[in-house]
Amino acid sequence: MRLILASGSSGRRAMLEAAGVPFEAMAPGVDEESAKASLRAAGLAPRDFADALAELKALKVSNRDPGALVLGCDSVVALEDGTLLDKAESKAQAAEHLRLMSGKRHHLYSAAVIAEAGEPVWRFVDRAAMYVRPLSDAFIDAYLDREWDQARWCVGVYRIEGPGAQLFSRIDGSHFTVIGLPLLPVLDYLRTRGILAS
Ligand SMILES: Nc1nc2c(ncn2[C@@H]2O[C@H](COP(=O)(O)OP(=O)(O)OP(=O)(O)O)[C@@H](O)[C@H]2O)c(=O)[nH]1
Repeated sequence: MRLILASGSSGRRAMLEAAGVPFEAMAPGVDEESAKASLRAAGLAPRDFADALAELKALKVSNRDPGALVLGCDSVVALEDGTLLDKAESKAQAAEHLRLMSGKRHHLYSAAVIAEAGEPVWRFVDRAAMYVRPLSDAFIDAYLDREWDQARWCVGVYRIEGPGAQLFSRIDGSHFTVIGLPLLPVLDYLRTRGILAS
């Protein structure tokens, strides 16, 4: 049985590769922006928002390749007031996101859905609590000067495995979930399907 990662995320690819998972990566080719707009309009909770997007990506590729297992993922940042942050569109918006998160806790949800023959067969959503230390404007400017080219592809404007670690006083949850997928539950399921040895 083949496994396809329906994602263009370098962080997700790197995690599966490092874990020794045999897979092919394929861009999901979904119009995330319009999907996000309708999901926001529906007022979905962050967990359900991420789950719905992960399923959309998994089903899109599974319908193209029904004989494979297809893993779709999505990560969202939810502030305490319920605001969902997407990837920043500019350095200025990235600075705004960091100011919004400064000195507060937010949650990063990462959802995974596995589809087969055009149907979801497994799903898991995990959450990490992210405690951002108070960030000065000078720190934010210096951080973005150094990190913007990399962090622009990351929701929350940080790579936790990189200089993003400097933003936090505490993290409660899985490092894998922060990077972009609930890796250990995914590996559990892959063992039940013979993709990985038990
Ligand atoms: N390397 C890394 N990536 C992160 C981190 N936090 C969030 N991300 C990335 O932020 C992105 C969240 O955007 P998504 O819309 O879920 O995924 P994407 O990058 O658009 O890729 P698709 O799966 O093709 O939609 C993902 O690529 C995550 O891997 C982190 O700490 N490290």
